[in-house]
Amino acid sequence: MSVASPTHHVEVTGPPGERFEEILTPGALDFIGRLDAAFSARRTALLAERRRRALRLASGCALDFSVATRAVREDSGWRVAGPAPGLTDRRVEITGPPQPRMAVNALNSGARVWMADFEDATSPRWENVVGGQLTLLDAIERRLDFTRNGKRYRVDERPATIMVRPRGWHLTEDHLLVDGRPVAAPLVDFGLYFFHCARRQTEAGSGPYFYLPKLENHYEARLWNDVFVFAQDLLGIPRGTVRATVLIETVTAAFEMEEILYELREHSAGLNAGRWDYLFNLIKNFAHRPDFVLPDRAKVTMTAPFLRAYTELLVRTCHRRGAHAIGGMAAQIPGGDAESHEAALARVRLDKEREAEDGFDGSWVAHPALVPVCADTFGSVLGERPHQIERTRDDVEAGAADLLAVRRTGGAPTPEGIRGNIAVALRYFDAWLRGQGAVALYGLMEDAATAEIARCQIWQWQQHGAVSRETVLRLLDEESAALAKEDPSALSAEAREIFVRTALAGELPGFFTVDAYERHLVRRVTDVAEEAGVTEEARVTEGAGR
Ligand SMILES: CC(=O)SCCNC(=O)CCNC(=O)[C@H](O)C(C)(C)COP(=O)(O)OP(=O)(O)OC[C@H]1O[C@@H](n2cnc3c(N)ncnc32)[C@H](O)[C@@H]1OP(=O)(O)O
Ligand SMILES: O=CC(=O)O
Ligand SMILES: [Mg+2]
Repeated sequence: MSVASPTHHVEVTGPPGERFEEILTPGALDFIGRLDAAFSARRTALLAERRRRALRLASGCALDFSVATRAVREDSGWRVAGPAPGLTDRRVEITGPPQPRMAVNALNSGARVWMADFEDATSPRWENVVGGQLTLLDAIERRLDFTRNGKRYRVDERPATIMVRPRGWHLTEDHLLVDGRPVAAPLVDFGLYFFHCARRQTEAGSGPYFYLPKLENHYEARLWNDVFVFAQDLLGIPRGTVRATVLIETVTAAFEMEEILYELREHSAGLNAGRWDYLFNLIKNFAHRPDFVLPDRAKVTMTAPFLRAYTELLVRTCHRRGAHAIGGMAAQIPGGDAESHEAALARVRLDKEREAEDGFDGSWVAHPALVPVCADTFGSVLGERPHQIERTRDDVEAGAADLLAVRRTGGAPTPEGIRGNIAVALRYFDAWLRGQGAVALYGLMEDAATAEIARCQIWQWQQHGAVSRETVLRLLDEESAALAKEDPSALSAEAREIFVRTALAGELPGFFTVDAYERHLVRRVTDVAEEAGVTEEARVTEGAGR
């Protein structure tokens, strides 16, 4: 399918699927084309700036709060917009990929918000991208009503408020081309949802609400703000209707929280402490520095001083500006025998207690069985209040040195930690290749962010002599063999390839998702032709004739 307008040509190259035409309508494709025409050049420039900044950090430049934006930080006269309908009380938010069963379970879970995730929890296969949009549309239209394995799935009368997390600026959607170029994935995820659901959501007393992942600076927040203004104007929706919570999950963004809120102030719905990507980003940015070598993943907890500085500064910044501060994801998930189930609940409770006491207004959970834990914990601090924004945390003093005090988190990686990272990354890559973006592994929720930590730590440890390449390769072979034995349908060879390319390369690749998407998930012209029974020879001949 393709849509031509005077300014652009939009083409869908992804395979067709059931009801995809309800999402990929000519109007929606034209809308994506307009977003692309307005913003793709700025995105490209900002990605180039990301690379320059990363090089500066790698070459030893200091990271600090910017002098250029001091006025924004020191001006106590501005605040973000007040909470939008459905976003006042956010004491518990559940996250997950937008699949029909998960959607119903999340919407009915008792959480105040469902964060429908196209980022860390979704493998960006084309069917997940379009299928996810169908799920959202069906949820909003109250059409999710089906029975599976004898269980009835139907959205309750008072479901959670929906917030959608589009993919980050680093990703492209290669199954949607504008003038022959892949479109920025965030514009696709945002654009399709906004086009189909913004008005419906507003008329239903909610709104088009978003979570914005992996921002690295306030210029990227400004880009999002401009996207919102453009999209609202184009569809005749009042400015300020869109609301967005920005995940502070890169170390450079932690130095620009005030500036990010300021850029989005008309559309802001606060900040979230995206702890797993934050750790990944910290490892990635300082991968060459011996004083930034972290111990086993399991030993890096949110009580580490450098992580505490980041979360407390987030609360202080948000509350000073009248914004919600939302906590992060505890990775433990319920299940297994009674003892491990209770242990997981206890770990999550401790995490949420600390967040609530530190001043967060709510937090994330990964599983419906964790909703009561989080709701009770925040409930006992909030009582009847919907949030604790009035608690300004003026006592917090977190400077650059505190945010970067990684060396206080000592300890060398252990053999279990090294094997654990390899086992998790490999199994996660296999799941991701097969279309599942979040999985339960060894009692923990693993997604793109946690898998990034696993493969980056292996790179970092190898770089700093904590483990040899030979040992990693031997363990990788053992784990690949174990995976193939556990599950003969696993794509262990492809998963192993991704691991070798992203954890053992000479230079550390920025995101495994960029590399693996391009090599493994994109449906190429050759695949389409082969499925249609067109031979390579015929395809080349046909192409040459045009
Ligand atoms: C770093 C970050 O970005 S964190 C945010 C991104 N990550 C996520 O959102 C992960 C969210 N969590 C999940 O995807 C899942 O909980 C997993 C994959 C970890 C585990 O899922 P499962 O193996 O299905 O767990 P389990 O078997 O215990 O599920 C029991 C029931 O709960 C449902 N369930 C589990 N997690 C969720 C969820 N997050 N939302 C809604 N329903 C859920 C399952 O669908 C299942 O119900 P069903 O039988 O009706 O389908
Ligand atoms: O997106 C959340 C994170 O922790 O990463
Ligand atoms: Mg993240």
